[in-house]
Amino acid sequence: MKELIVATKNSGKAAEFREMFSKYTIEVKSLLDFDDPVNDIEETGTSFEENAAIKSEAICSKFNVPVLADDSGLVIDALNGEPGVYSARYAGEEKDDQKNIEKVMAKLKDVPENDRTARFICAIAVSRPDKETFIKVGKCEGSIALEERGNHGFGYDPIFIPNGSNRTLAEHTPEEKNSISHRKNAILQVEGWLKAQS
Ligand SMILES: O=c1nc[nH]c2c1ncn2[C@H]1C[C@H](O)[C@@H](COP(=O)(O)OP(=O)(O)OP(=O)(O)O)O1
Ligand SMILES: [Mg+2]
Repeated sequence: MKELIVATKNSGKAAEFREMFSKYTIEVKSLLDFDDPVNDIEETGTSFEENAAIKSEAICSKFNVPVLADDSGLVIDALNGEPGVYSARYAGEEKDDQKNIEKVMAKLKDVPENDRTARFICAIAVSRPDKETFIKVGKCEGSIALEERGNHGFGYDPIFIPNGSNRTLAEHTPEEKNSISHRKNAILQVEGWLKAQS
């Protein structure tokens, strides 16, 4: 079974990739699986695509093997696209999911249901030694719930309702989320490359 480094320190993302890649017989190794801690990579880009490439290229140069990176976040129309590329550190550098949710909910306090449209975006970058990085973007359209609900998933899942559902993503099983998510939609676009790896 081929091993693929996924350049993330987010355990929620790593679990989703592991599950989605099981059908390709690719074993996922995230940055949380190394004995020597890998330094944090500064996300200095202004877009999800740029940040994904910064992460995949940094880890590919370090280990000289194929690397996939994910930069993702929540884009809320009523907040002019916030938190966007700042999703992880919206309420501070400590990257606290609960504080981030509370900040969003406070800002949307007076925004009615119909105006709470939002989407999750996921940019996946793949870097290989001596080859150009390629990047694909996936989306999941939905809206921000009036209150937080559910225990599954991670990040902003308890406040995001995907279109066509009345449950938050945190009220979806991991299998359900992985069939409709922005991450899945991005992964589908790199499927050809993944199949060739397995
Ligand atoms: O499916 C998702 N369900 C809920 N929330 C999500 C999802 N996908 C991204 N998000 C949120 C979490 C975090 O606040 C930000 C990602 O930030 P992002 O920099 O890409 O990831 P991160 O810093 O957590 O880990 P890393 O950079 O090591 O991959 O968007
Ligand atoms: Mg990050």
